[in-house]
Amino acid sequence: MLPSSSSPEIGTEVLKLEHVGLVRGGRPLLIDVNLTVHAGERWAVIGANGAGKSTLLSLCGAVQHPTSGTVDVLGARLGRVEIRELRTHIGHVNPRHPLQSPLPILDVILTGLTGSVEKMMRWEPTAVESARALELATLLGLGSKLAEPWTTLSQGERGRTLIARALITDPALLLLDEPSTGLDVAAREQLLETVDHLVSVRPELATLLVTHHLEELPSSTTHAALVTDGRISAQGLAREVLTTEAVSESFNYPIRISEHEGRWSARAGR
Ligand SMILES: Nc1ncnc2c1ncn2[C@@H]1O[C@H](COP(=O)(O)OP(=O)(O)OP(=O)(O)O)[C@@H](O)[C@H]1O
Repeated sequence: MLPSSSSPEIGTEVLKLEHVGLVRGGRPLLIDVNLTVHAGERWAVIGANGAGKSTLLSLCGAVQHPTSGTVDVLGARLGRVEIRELRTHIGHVNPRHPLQSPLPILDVILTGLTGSVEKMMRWEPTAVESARALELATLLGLGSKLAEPWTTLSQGERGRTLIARALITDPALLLLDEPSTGLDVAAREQLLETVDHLVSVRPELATLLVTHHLEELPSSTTHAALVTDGRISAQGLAREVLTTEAVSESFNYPIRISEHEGRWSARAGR
């Protein structure tokens, strides 16, 4: 079954991984991963370098299949559905977006509709699609930069353009892989405000955000999963998971965690 509506009601299961394993090159990258995400939940995925966070996100984004176990995305089981169609219901923001040409911001956003990196030859958006791209550019604070080419955009502008691109199909699930990479503190804060604003206008949207830094979590974060050596070592409500003990164990290093008004910080715990 493919999703019939891209806006499931709050509380509906949008993602379910059961006993998922992924092996590449004879090496287990994910081991017995179980994770359920409901519409309206904002998940943080935290873990050390090489723990398996991006690999986990690639399964959630129907980019690759598990070696064992089952992955259900928006009610569709990977391996049983046309994944290109499924991907149009998922917004996936990848900081390594491979665009090389000077496409203007609006055209970059519109490539989300064709699922391509470059503008597809002979493809033209409808008036409604162009208007939606403009609306999203404005929502993401890019209204004054619409004609700017991708090649001269700052990292922050690129990040916001990619979020708008991911949203143009009105996805039910938004995957953000290290969206703050390379941003200065002001650009990072603007991006986090944008994510918070986004979820206030689309409360049913489910998000999974991968980050190395707890300071980069938006205050709208509700849940967290700690990825440790290919396993999910803790998951649940962010306040119950992002504890000094659990994070120190996951990173195998003493880290003191604190939280103030929904924002997190981490310091060496010695
Ligand atoms: N196709 C592949 N074949 C073999 N190993 C792979 C493949 N893809 C990823 N890996 C390995 O899997 C491990 C997990 O990678 P992944 O990118 O998911 O980690 P991560 O938690 O996102 O790391 P980082 O924080 O450094 O970005 C890494 O050791 C990586 O080298």
